[in-house]
Amino acid sequence: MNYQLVPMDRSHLEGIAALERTCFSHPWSVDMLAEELYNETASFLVAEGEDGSVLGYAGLHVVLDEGYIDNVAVDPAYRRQGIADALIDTFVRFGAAKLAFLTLEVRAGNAPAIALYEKHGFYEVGRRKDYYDDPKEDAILMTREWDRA
Ligand SMILES: CC(=O)SCCNC(=O)CCNC(=O)[C@H](O)C(C)(C)COP(=O)(O)OP(=O)(O)OC[C@H]1O[C@@H](n2cnc3c(N)ncnc32)[C@H](O)[C@@H]1OP(=O)(O)O
Repeated sequence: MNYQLVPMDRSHLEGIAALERTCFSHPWSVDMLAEELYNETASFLVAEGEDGSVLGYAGLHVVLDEGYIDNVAVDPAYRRQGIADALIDTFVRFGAAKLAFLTLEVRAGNAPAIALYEKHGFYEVGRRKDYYDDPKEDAILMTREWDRA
């Protein structure tokens, strides 16, 4: 499986929206994703297959020295092949160079995603009770910090 990590552009929007519908109960729409193309705080990365298809993607928003990872998703047919590793590693390397910390929220029962984030140095700093619905579930707040002192 060959892929490259590229910045999200218009050609990816339908593919990402389809992936969102596959992965999440409240999927981002094409219009929501398109807004991010004009959002100066947003960096959305796509794992693009050789034919231009979307194999996975991840979105980061940066405000001052804080980065917030919004979305990470990989096509079920391409999971366990290191795509999420590559996406998160890119954000962590960016964070190491530019940020004080990265944060994200994840469903408390999402063991694969929690393992992914722990592998990249994130740890739990809090819990938001019943944060998600469909189905109702707590969010775990995770962070990854760099000492800028
Ligand atoms: C901030 C948020 O967006 S939270 C929501 C995260 N997204 C989702 O839950 C959407 C549905 N799930 C997915 O899209 C995928 O399963 C993801 C994004 C969680 C993982 O994507 P993949 O490309 O399969 O992960 P990848 O192959 O890069 O694995 C990296 C690490 O993640 C962890 N991991 C991934 N899948 C699993 C799994 N099924 N079980 C346990 N650990 C897992 C492991 O630590 C793995 O490292 P290892 O291979 O050395 O063991």
